[in-house]
Amino acid sequence: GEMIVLLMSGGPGSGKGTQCEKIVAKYGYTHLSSGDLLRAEVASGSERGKQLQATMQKGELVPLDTVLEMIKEAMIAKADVSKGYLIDGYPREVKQGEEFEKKIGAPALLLYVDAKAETMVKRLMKRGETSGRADDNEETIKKRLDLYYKATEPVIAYYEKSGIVRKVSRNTDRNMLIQSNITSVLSLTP
Ligand SMILES: Nc1nc2c(ncn2[C@@H]2O[C@H](COP(=O)(O)OP(=O)(O)OP(=O)(O)O)[C@@H](O)[C@H]2O)c(=O)[nH]1
Ligand SMILES: O=c1ccn([C@@H]2O[C@H](COP(=O)(O)OP(=O)(O)O)[C@@H](O)[C@H]2O)c(=O)[nH]1
Ligand SMILES: [Mg+2]
Repeated sequence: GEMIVLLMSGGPGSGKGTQCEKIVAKYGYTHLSSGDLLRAEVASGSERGKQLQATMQKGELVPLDTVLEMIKEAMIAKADVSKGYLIDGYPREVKQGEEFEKKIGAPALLLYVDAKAETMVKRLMKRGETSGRADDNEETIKKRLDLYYKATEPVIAYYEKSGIVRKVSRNTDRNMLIQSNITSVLSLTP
């Protein structure tokens, strides 16, 4: 049947990756972080990687077609072994969501992690001490936060319209909430 696609959204340093690890451990979905795919391309030293590095260093969005193509390729590469996909960090703006639906398909749920700005900044500054990420520095973190509020938060409102948004918030038992979310997805599929 149709392959389940879950989207994980949230600000920079909100804990998207951390929550995805929990969901993968519990449900075995294929975790595809667009940020990680981009960083792998940068690490490959390719010409395309050099362009991406320049954009990511500034905390700006890379070209839609590039990141969507990379996600699609990664999904196809895992299609025969995947139980469903958990796409982490994409879409970053509504247009990207529309393109995803056209080129790949409609997501079953959008999970999002809500965290305060100062919590995200504090975490990323701390992570920056060991992550080696070119974008974990005060100036770029600020840019990423601004971009999140301006371009990515509207993505949540966009999916609210189809009633598929589930918030992973701090004050509820995260695993229980995720469990209820995932079981609701499973009950959705035939
Ligand atoms: N104290 C605390 N730290 C957390 C929590 N979730 C994530 N972190 C830490 O916060 C930092 C950011 O977490 P990530 O899961 O990398 O966040 P992310 O949203 O994937 O970050 P980006 O990929 O930069 O968007 C990491 O150092 C995590 O260890 C949490 O619930 N509590
Ligand atoms: O779909 C995506 C995902 C990531 N990025 C770029 O990759 C960086 C790291 O993304 P990630 O999700 O790892 O971190 P976040 O931006 O959420 O802190 C972002 O700041 C953007 O510059 C992008 O342009 N489009
Ligand atoms: Mg991440």
